[in-house]
Amino acid sequence: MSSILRRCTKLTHSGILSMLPGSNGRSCALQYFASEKRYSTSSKIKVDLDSNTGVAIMQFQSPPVNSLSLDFLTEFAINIEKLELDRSCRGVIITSALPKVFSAGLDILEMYQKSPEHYVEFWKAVQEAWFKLYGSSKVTIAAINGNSPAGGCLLAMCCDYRIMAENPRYSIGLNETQLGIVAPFWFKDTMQNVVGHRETEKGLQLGKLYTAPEALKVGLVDELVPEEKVVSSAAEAMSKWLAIPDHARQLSKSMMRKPTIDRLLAAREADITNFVSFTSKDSIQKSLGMYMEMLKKRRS
Ligand SMILES: CC/C=C\C/C=C\C/C=C\CCC/C=C/C(=O)SCCNC(=O)CCNC(=O)[C@H](O)C(C)(C)COP(=O)(O)OP(=O)(O)OC[C@H]1O[C@@H](n2cnc3c(N)ncnc32)[C@H](O)[C@@H]1OP(=O)(O)O
Repeated sequence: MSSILRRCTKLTHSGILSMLPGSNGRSCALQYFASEKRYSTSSKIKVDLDSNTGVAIMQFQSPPVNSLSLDFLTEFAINIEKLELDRSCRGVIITSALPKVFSAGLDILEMYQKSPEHYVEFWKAVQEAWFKLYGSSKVTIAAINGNSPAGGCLLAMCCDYRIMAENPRYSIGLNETQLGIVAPFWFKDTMQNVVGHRETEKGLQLGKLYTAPEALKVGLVDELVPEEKVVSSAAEAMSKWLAIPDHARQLSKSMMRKPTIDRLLAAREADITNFVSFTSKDSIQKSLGMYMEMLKKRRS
């Protein structure tokens, strides 16, 4: 299944600014969309498109923590591409179907004790997911209903607008340095485009996970709302964004994002080579191993 999906992604690179026109709270929020039709039934991600509003809800449903594995990222890129090509879709809300977590970020097991060939394939999938989401011409809103470290934060930052549950126990940020690894330049660029240079420098060096209130203060998220209202608030925000004529908004989005996208396009291969050589280092493997152990101990 996943190899078929992967083959499909290789065929589709057109989404880049192509200018084509658990809890009770969660189920309650989803009832908001009365005329939803199941759009995709892939295993890790559920997508429902409301034919009346043109708004799709993409729900991550990959237990235990929606980590971004190779298969998850492949499904994600395909789903975003499908929506990109669908003229009846105007906006996408991204959220989690799991309690307490939006996404735990890149699946560390994909970067641990695997072959260089695997690292190449995995990193291509990470890049592809970013190109598709950051370059999407649709209005994209992240409804962040749980923790969102590292790659989870990246996905949220790729969206046009972020609404987070006001639970102070939830956090979001690029915490890579805490794992002994380094966020690549395009993760950094994406954050810088959201919160500016100084906050990004502090956030990256410290590997800071911002609590929800801290994230609001620095502009990493745009709104905090009660947890059970995250998706309905995202829908309300979406209607404001969709009130703007698509072509004007899309051109504005492209104007803002194209230089960042072009930067990775120009360095795509070098970025893969860097990732593989960095990840293959004994010292990095040791750090990742220790981090996984720490996660397990924290649990027991
Ligand atoms: C000079 C430099 C040049 C070049 C650089 C070039 C390249 C750069 C190189 C690398 C860049 C990589 C960029 C990396 C990005 C990332 O996203 S790394 C991932 C970071 N993620 C995290 O740190 C999150 C870790 N997880 C948590 O904090 C918590 O799990 C949670 C808060 C998300 C949820 O907490 P709980 O609900 O309490 O769940 P548990 O902690 O009990 O976890 C359940 C289960 O899941 C496993 N798990 C958690 N996160 C991950 C993950 N990211 N990947 C894989 N597995 C994960 C966890 O171990 C538990 O497993 P079990 O114990 O059940 O086996």
